[in-house]
Amino acid sequence: MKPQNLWLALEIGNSRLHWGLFTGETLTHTWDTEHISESIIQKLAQCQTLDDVPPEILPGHVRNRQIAPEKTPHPPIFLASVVPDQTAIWQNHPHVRVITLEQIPLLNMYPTLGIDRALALWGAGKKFGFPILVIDAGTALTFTGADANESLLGGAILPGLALQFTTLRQKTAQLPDLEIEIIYLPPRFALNTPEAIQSGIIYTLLAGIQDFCVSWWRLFPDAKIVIKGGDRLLLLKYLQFKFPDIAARLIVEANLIFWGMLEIVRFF
Ligand SMILES: Nc1ncnc2c1ncn2[C@@H]1O[C@H](COP(=O)(O)OP(=O)(O)OP(=O)(O)O)[C@@H](O)[C@H]1O
Ligand SMILES: CC(C)(CO)[C@@H](O)C(=O)NCCC(=O)O
Ligand SMILES: [K+]
Repeated sequence: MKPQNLWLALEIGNSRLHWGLFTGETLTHTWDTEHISESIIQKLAQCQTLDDVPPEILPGHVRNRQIAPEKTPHPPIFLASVVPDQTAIWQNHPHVRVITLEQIPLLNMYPTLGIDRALALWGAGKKFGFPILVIDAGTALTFTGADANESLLGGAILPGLALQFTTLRQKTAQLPDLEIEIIYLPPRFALNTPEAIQSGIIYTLLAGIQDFCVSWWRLFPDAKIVIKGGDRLLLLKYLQFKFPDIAARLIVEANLIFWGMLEIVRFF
């Protein structure tokens, strides 16, 4: 990858798409979009230059920053996806190169490990040093750790913050839909339904995160923990109230997967 070359990083998550535009090794823009329809992806396949890319993919607020001279050839798109249906629509696209687990030098991976977890872990380790634990506060909340030998130690998967609220509402008759963007901690022992739900989900999630962090530091006392994902800032705020010592030690970094991709793309 030459320093001046433009390339797009695309991570397909379960809720939405995460995009990064790189110039060589510099990440210059990031944005999120909804999942893209097949017809828009077909339109993209016809594009010769960056200017032709449909606005559903390259929104106005990114384009307006004059990311490249006019008529810049369409950059390659490096794709990592945890949604097989979406991978299927993208993978025959002329500009797309799909990143797979085999390309990530992390040791001890198991075949069904999510590519997002592997890339985020690899990116975090390369940026902040091994051993490293990544907490991904996304649709699913995951913990993924690697030891000093750059070998996967393992991790855990549970429903993410929004998903816990949604499943509770969908699978019960009486529980309401809630706004979760509350920035204060709810009362622990609540006397109304919304706060009882908030208390249950938030306090058990925080206790769980605390327990994983403490267990990690018992294994590797000086090792780093990085948090990413759409709920990272909300969870960090709750942790600052409830477990300030843990919050103070967490590194917050939204772009771990892009850093992981860069480590792979560097050799193209
Ligand atoms: N604009 C938004 N759209 C969707 N989710 C959002 C948004 N802003 C914050 N979130 C929060 O982000 C979480 C989803 O995180 P994120 O976008 O990192 O997941 P994802 O990458 O799509 O999914 P996965 O975890 O499968 O990779 C949800 O729990 C939601 O509360
Ligand atoms: C856990 C998710 C959904 C998190 O995005 C993804 O990494 C995935 O689908 N993983 C496959 C299972 C695993 O990682 O063990
Ligand atoms: K994710």
